[in-house]
Amino acid sequence: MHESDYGVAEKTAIVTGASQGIGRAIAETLAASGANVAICSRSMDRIGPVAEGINDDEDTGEALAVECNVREREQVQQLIDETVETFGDIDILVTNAGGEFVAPFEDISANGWETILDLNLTSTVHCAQLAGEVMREGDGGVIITLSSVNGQHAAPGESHYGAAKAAIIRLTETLAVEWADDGVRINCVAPGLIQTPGVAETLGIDSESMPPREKTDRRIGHPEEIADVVQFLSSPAASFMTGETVTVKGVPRAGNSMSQGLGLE
Ligand SMILES: CCCCCCCCCCC/C=C/C(=O)SCCNC(=O)CCNC(=O)[C@H](O)C(C)(C)COP(=O)(O)OP(=O)(O)OC[C@H]1O[C@@H](n2cnc3c(N)ncnc32)[C@H](O)[C@@H]1OP(=O)(O)O
Ligand SMILES: NC(=O)C1=CN([C@@H]2O[C@H](COP(=O)(O)OP(=O)(O)OC[C@H]3O[C@@H](n4cnc5c(N)ncnc54)[C@H](OP(=O)(O)O)[C@@H]3O)[C@@H](O)[C@H]2O)C=CC1
Repeated sequence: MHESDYGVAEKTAIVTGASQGIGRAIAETLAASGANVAICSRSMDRIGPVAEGINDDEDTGEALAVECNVREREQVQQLIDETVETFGDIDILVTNAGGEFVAPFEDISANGWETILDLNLTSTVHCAQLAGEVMREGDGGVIITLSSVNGQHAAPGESHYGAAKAAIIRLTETLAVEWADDGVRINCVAPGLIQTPGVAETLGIDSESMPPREKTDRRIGHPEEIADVVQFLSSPAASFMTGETVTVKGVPRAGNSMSQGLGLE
């Protein structure tokens, strides 16, 4: 009888952008399944308490908090080095840190464009190259990148973010082919609208009062619903999956994008 293996116990995972929202849920979910997690954000004041919460629970893996701006390659290298020094290896990398502002294409300055491409795409490149080096020299590993439904379908106000998130999908597919013989599996998760502090900030509302359902036309997702998919992709149960993008968006709506209701369509 086949027994499914969704386990990540005693694996070492890096999760970027884990001080809140989806990244935090991913880190806590993997740790609850026994993985040791190296988690980062730009501020130790914000990431430290998340690690403390995990370390206070005797039944989870351990957490290491690292202050790291993923836009800075040297800081990503430090994150990788500290992770290997503390836990000995890297088995799982989740490139979650990302963000955006919503603006019509003609209002995005050169610096605004570069900011969003750097934060989402180039940061993913830094993390995948530097953690990938450790994985490829060792026993391989699993990488999970974060795209968005806005990387799959056009949405007004999302030209910069959509371009970056679309590129992440193609990067994922390419690395799956290039690194297959090194034992590295890489898949991508494309969330629909998920209730996080970052989305609330993007929409200019407080994080408890997300847009009403009649505006979004469907239920808004929870960070844990993304974390569960990441846990599956990280586990041996997904051993025959690589180069895929898993969309996690609940009930689809016409156009499948997320900018309806912002007055930009
Ligand atoms: C009604 C319901 C329908 C649902 C609709 C949903 C639509 C929302 C999309 C949801 C998809 C979710 C995607 C996410 O990733 S959300 C989670 C991520 N979190 C965030 O994005 C947090 C909010 N954003 C920010 O904190 C910042 O904007 C950001 C991190 C993205 C950049 O900050 P940073 O400090 O690095 O950059 P600067 O402020 O220095 O700005 C750099 C340049 O960018 C220009 N800029 C910034 N904001 C705007 C803007 N709103 N419009 C135009 N340009 C902007 C800024 O001027 C700088 O350029 P210049 O130097 O040339 O001025
Ligand atoms: N929420 C949604 O509806 C959707 C989200 N996504 C994607 O999911 C991911 C997470 O989104 P969400 O949880 O909503 O985001 P939040 O804005 O709520 O959280 C973002 C996290 O990333 C960290 N972060 C931001 N910039 C950097 C940086 N330069 N270096 C290191 N850490 C950074 C923040 O920490 P700190 O501020 O402490 O540095 C925070 O922990 C993003 O890639 C986003 O694009 C995709 C589709 C939909």
